[in-house]
Amino acid sequence: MSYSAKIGPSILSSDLACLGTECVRMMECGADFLHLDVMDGHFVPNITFGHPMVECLRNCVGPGPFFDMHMMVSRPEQWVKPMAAAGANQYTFHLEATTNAGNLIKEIRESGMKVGLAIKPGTTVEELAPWAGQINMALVMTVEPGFGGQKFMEDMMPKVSWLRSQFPSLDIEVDGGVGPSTIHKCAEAGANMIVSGSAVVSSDDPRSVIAMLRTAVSEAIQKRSLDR
Ligand SMILES: O=C(CO)[C@@H](O)[C@H](O)COP(=O)(O)O
Ligand SMILES: [Fe+2]
Repeated sequence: MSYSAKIGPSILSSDLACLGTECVRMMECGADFLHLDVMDGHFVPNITFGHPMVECLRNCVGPGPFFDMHMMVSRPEQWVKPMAAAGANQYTFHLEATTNAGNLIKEIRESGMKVGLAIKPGTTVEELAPWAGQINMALVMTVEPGFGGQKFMEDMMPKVSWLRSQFPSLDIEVDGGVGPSTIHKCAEAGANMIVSGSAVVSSDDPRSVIAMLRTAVSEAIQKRSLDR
């Protein structure tokens, strides 16, 4: 087993006028990575920001923090090079948004970024499986993408369990409604990269929430390795 627990706050729920300081604050509170939600108003019914903002955030936080780009956009091919140039580390596109996932995976890799592949709640995990050997991370959405603060969809957990059983070393991310009350379901199913927006960002004590989420996932990983 070569994966570990990693907690990445989604800054979508923070004060958008203060994104730079919010990113710094999250890293100081123990975040392992930063999850940056890009929405184009077309793939999802909401708009956030694009690569110019990512470049500013990179300048603000310095070279260290890992930027996990969640690209909720209709033409993910269009933003690979701009995002790489802006300082993104991982480019996570939606399987539903492309007709040529193989080529896109190649382009992302050639641009020097890691590859993430996301599926919406209505997409089966079997559709993702053919690409699993070529990607760094699979993202199982636990809400319909588009907005922070939605209710966690527990019925997505069989997708996570199946992926973990088939791909024991793959980074598996969950995103949407994940926090202290839902983390155990995610951890038991086998998720190791945890995106948490409102539960972390809106907390009075983000450091404790991040630590709690990491402990839950680390304990599940340890249990899984003892059970093998
Ligand atoms: O991608 C998305 C929503 O589309 C997420 O990253 C959310 O922004 C996470 O926020 P919470 O559901 O944890 O509040
Ligand atoms: Fe996201």
